[in-house]
Amino acid sequence: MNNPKKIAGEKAASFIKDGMTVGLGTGSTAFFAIHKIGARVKEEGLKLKCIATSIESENLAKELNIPIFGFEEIKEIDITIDGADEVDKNFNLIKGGGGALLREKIIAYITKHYIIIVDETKHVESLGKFHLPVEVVQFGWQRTFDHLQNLGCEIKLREKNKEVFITDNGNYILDCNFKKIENPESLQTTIHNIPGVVECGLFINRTNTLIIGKPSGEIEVLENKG
Ligand SMILES: O=C[C@H](O)[C@H](O)[C@H](O)COP(=O)(O)O
Repeated sequence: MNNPKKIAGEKAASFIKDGMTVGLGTGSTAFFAIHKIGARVKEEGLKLKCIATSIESENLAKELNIPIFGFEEIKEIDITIDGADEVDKNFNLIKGGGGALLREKIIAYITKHYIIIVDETKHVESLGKFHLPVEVVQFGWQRTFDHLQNLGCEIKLREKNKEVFITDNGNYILDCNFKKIENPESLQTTIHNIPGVVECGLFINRTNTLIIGKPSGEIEVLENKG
């Protein structure tokens, strides 16, 4: 049995070329891509400029001697490799299962080639089985919760180790269970209009390449031509 996350992550790392600016994703699938990038930096002497989507990924990259830069130096990114919680047939995503959605989205929006790596269980017909993470400011979060609930979802304030989960940006996450999201684009606009919302985990029209790892060892690479 192959590890689908590992083979997808390693395949994605093969898209990176010497001299590129690279966005490093967050999560258990991006972990394998970052490790492979670290190995390529070490073995092939690749010269890269990398930026991370979370403190966790930045720390991992530093351990692997991957050069990390800030936004003072990086205006545009050649390739970002990141995981996702769900990907629909139109390449739209739910992200933020690990709470990194805001930094991930900032990085996705300055990326020329956005590569998403998943195992096949995450490739779905339509989004919504996975709860949609919404990052909200702490002030008045209960009222932001009410506005979101009025959209027809069940919500949980995210916790970790029995404490309220705090993002890298000092905010809370409300996990919104919509069951099925009919129109991700209009839902994103609606959520963005709610006061207190910082960002939501819908990534619309961003993915260029989707890499799906399977336990058989097969890797499917789908290009978004839309
Ligand atoms: O906040 C976390 C990110 O959006 C992750 O990329 C996403 O949750 C997928 O994570 P994993 O690869 O661990 O399933």
